[in-house]
Amino acid sequence: MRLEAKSLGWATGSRPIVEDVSLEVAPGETLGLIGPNGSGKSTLLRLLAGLLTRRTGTVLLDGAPLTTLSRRDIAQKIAVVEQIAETSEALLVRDVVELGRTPWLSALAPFGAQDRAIVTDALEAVGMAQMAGYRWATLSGGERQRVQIARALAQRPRILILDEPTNHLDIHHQLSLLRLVANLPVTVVMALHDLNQAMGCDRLAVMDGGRMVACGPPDEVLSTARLASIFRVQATRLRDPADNATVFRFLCHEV
Ligand SMILES: Nc1ncnc2c1ncn2[C@@H]1O[C@H](COP(=O)(O)OP(=O)(O)OP(=O)(O)O)[C@@H](O)[C@H]1O
Repeated sequence: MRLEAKSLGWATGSRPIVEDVSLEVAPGETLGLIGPNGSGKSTLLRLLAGLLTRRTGTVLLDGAPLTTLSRRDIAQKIAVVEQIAETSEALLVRDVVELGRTPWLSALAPFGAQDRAIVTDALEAVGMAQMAGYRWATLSGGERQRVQIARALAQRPRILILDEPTNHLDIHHQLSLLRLVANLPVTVVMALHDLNQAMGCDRLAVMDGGRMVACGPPDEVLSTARLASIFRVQATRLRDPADNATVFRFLCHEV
């Protein structure tokens, strides 16, 4: 599904947080959103998902304005994993993932065998099937993150919006999550802080001070000049002899 933003903006009082952002994400594409702390990434993701009402501009799903769709329509199309997930502490892991099926249920289509199978698949995809019966309240930060990803997968969305999905995850689970996401047949927009991991996205959009200052292929966007001006680091490009991939080493000379 194609996701478009046109001149999107949001402000708190008179302080602009996201200003005049236009972008287009093609069906099946993975767009990485990068930028320094406080540059507006989470706010932009919330605007794209319709969780925050934009001050200016439009969000379009396959050409249809988000504002013309019901909450249920949107939830059947877009799944979101935010940085901080609010979930009732009393729930079991499986219950949390079952919440992902909510947009698809109705009086005529109650939770059934197919929903159960989708939930089991989602738990397996993130390696949490063994912990399905655990209480959410007892999980570690990384386990909670994987359960929230499973909840989003169980939603069977066409667009996946992820805010720092590798947060809290150990390196194995970071890489397996990024591979899982890359192989999903859905459109993905995700905020990432690890710029080496961001290199695996199809394209990168760079936020700075609420504005999108660059968007394009990772190799072009992550120039050493931009890494110096936006991220305030000195970057050295290295080549991994195993597959010729670009790897960055970063140095920071200021506080
Ligand atoms: N509801 C709000 N009210 C007031 N200020 C807000 C609100 N939401 C965001 N901001 C401010 O907007 C700026 C951008 O926040 P946002 O969370 O979008 O940045 P970010 O790029 O995701 O940051 P990080 O990398 O630290 O997660 C921050 O300065 C933040 O304090």
